[in-house]
Amino acid sequence: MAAADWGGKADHLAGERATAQFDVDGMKVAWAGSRHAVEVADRMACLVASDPVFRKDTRTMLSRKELFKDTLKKAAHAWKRTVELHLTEEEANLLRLYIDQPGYVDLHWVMFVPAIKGQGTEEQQKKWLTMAYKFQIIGTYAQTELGHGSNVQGLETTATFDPSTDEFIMHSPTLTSSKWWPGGLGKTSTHAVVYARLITEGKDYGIHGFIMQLRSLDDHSPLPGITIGDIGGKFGSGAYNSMDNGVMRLDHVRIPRDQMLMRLAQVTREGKYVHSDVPKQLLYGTMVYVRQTIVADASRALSRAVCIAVRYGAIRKQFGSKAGGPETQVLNYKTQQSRLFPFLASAYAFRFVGQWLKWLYTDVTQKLESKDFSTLPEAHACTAGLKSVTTSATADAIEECQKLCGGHGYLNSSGLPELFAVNLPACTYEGDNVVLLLQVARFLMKTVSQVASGKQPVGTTAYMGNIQHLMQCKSVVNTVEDWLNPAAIKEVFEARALRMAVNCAQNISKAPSQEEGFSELSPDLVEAAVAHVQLIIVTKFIEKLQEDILGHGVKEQLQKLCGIYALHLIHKHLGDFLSTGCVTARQGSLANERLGKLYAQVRPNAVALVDAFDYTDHYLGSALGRYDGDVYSALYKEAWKDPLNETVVPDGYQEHLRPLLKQQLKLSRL
Ligand SMILES: CCCCCCCCCCCCCCCCCCCCC/C=C/C(=O)SCCNC(=O)CCNC(=O)[C@H](O)C(C)(C)COP(=O)(O)OP(=O)(O)OC[C@H]1O[C@@H](n2cnc3c(N)ncnc32)[C@H](O)[C@@H]1OP(=O)(O)O
Ligand SMILES: Cc1cc2nc3c(=O)[nH]c(=O)nc-3n(C[C@H](O)[C@H](O)[C@H](O)COP(=O)(O)OP(=O)(O)OC[C@H]3O[C@@H](n4cnc5c(N)ncnc54)[C@H](O)[C@@H]3O)c2cc1C
Repeated sequence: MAAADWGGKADHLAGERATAQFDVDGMKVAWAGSRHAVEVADRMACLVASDPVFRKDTRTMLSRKELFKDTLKKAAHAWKRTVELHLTEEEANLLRLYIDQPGYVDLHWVMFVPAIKGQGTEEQQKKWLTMAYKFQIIGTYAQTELGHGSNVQGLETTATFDPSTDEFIMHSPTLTSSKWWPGGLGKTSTHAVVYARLITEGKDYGIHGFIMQLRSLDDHSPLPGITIGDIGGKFGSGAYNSMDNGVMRLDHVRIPRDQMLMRLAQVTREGKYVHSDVPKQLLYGTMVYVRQTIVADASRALSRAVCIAVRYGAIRKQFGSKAGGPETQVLNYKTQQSRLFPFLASAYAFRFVGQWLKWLYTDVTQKLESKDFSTLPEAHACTAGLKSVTTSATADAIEECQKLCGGHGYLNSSGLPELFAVNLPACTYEGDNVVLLLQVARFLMKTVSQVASGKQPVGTTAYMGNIQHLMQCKSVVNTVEDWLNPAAIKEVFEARALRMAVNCAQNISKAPSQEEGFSELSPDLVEAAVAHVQLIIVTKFIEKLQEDILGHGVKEQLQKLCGIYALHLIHKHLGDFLSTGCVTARQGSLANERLGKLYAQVRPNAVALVDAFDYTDHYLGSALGRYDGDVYSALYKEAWKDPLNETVVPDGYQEHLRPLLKQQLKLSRL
């Protein structure tokens, strides 16, 4: 995309771009995944940026009601454009991403439709998806309740089969059984997949999914027996407040039997419960799908924050030579580089692992279709673990990017507060990150015990099969340069992850029971899970570098970023590496020395490396991150848009400020 398309005239960052040692277009392809992906993304980004309906520059100044209405307007317009332009699913998806405003459409496409696809019979899919694909109905995913989110088996809503009418009676028996949180439920959705305890012939068969109509398709009013509303304002201005997360109570609402999603289990006309031959964990399949997409979201959010902080860091100057020479760009401070460049490397690392995870998910889905369920546990562990590690790191990094931008980073016009507020809940939704890491740990403990009984692990745990070597090896690193060797890096990550997992397994075996041991050791188990997930990310980055990567200098830059990603983790988690005996203190300090050299090598390429994310100024939504670097004019201009500046003398002056000032003046004259 040409600079002019980004809205820039003078390029204040031209000097920075001139120092790049690689082909930025080639890097765009590596980042996006293919030349085709770059082209589609560019086209959709420009479509959004050039359409006045998708403006978002005053979003943080809107009231909740105005913001919600604005979201309805944008969603309807996006659908109109999708139909008019005959957009493909890939294009429509990108259109939504660049509109950059959470709304009911997310739940409709990302959870309601996949839940019916994964848990509905062919007949049910035909009926409901036909309407959903045309937006004749709007759906959401109503699982979480006021009293339970993480513990899905603890949900209280009931679906009691009544054979006399061939219906389920959907009911919220307690206050804590009120559905609470589903996006789009509050004010928009006409339908939902509702998760409830199935009761038939007097027996509770646990949680199952049911399709419910919630609102009239004529006037949008809730159907009889259904009480629905919005759960209230959320963290930050703008941000996730565009979404109508909802509360819902059901009072003996009747639905036909065939609205139970029946791929996993059925209830017959007589009320018999019949389980099909697919594993019951497929009930959780929608969550696996969404967790996989969240990893891609995390890399996108992180790359936006890094793009803002790098460009601003190259413009912002503080202090200078004593002789009155030019001031220093803050990006040249080593402390700034050591805080920021690991995030730059993480953005690329998360992007590549996200691409791999998408492949893994597709592979598992194909296997499931042919009734091969063998890779489901690994898919669950990978999606849960990667969702957890990438979203936590991203939320922390966005917050740090705000600090890296100093005071201006705290302004809404920097784009960072909203980016933080929108991405922070990703640590919680689709599974609290700690709860999900404990699922990974459970998978690891099982794998360790299988290895002990001679079974060869596969996939992302294959390294555990090399237990004899990994439990006792010492890192071969002897010089700073040795830390450039991917094999040396991979070995210490494998040894650390395996030793932490084995330590946990050994300690659990000393506890009175497996359950008690797991509970007592849960903080260690979470750390072992993080070590395993970080190994996956490092490994997938290294594997990416073995692919054909085109473009002058592109591979070399990625090698440096891969080194930064891995070595900054060694630096950050040195305690783990030392205590498990994988590296010595000297090797740890050599890693840190190598890291410093890599930062210096990345510095001249930093601005070009964030240009390769290919974001428009509209999408970045930041006065600090503008492509042309014209930061100060933009900040100055943005300030005047604030509603407080609509009048020179503020509202409230006559009632509160004037009397106070007059009174004080009078007193001082006495
Ligand atoms: C052309 C037109 C097209 C137009 C297209 C337009 C496109 C527009 C696209 C829009 C794009 C939008 C982009 C935005 C995207 C972002 C959207 C994000 C929105 C997010 C909204 C949020 C939603 C939610 O939060 S939904 C609620 C989520 N809730 C949770 O995650 C709950 C977490 N808890 C659990 O998952 C479980 O309860 C758990 C796992 C913690 C415990 O379960 P349990 O049953 O009690 O189990 P346990 O005994 O531990 O496990 C039993 C057994 O099962 C295994 N297991 C568990 N989970 C799974 C799983 N998921 N898969 C497989 N196996 C699983 C577990 O390991 C155990 O196994 P064993 O050990 O072998 O027994
Ligand atoms: C913005 C947003 C959108 C959402 N959208 C939807 C939606 O569309 N549909 C829907 O159904 N839900 C939705 N949710 C709900 C979301 O899925 C839950 O909030 C999430 O699963 C966490 O559950 P919880 O709130 O019950 O947390 P809790 O489980 O109550 O967590 C509280 C604390 O307890 C800890 N904890 C809990 N269990 C354990 C354990 N076993 N071991 C150790 N620590 C534990 C957690 O780590 C956390 O620190 C949304 C939530 C948010 C914030």
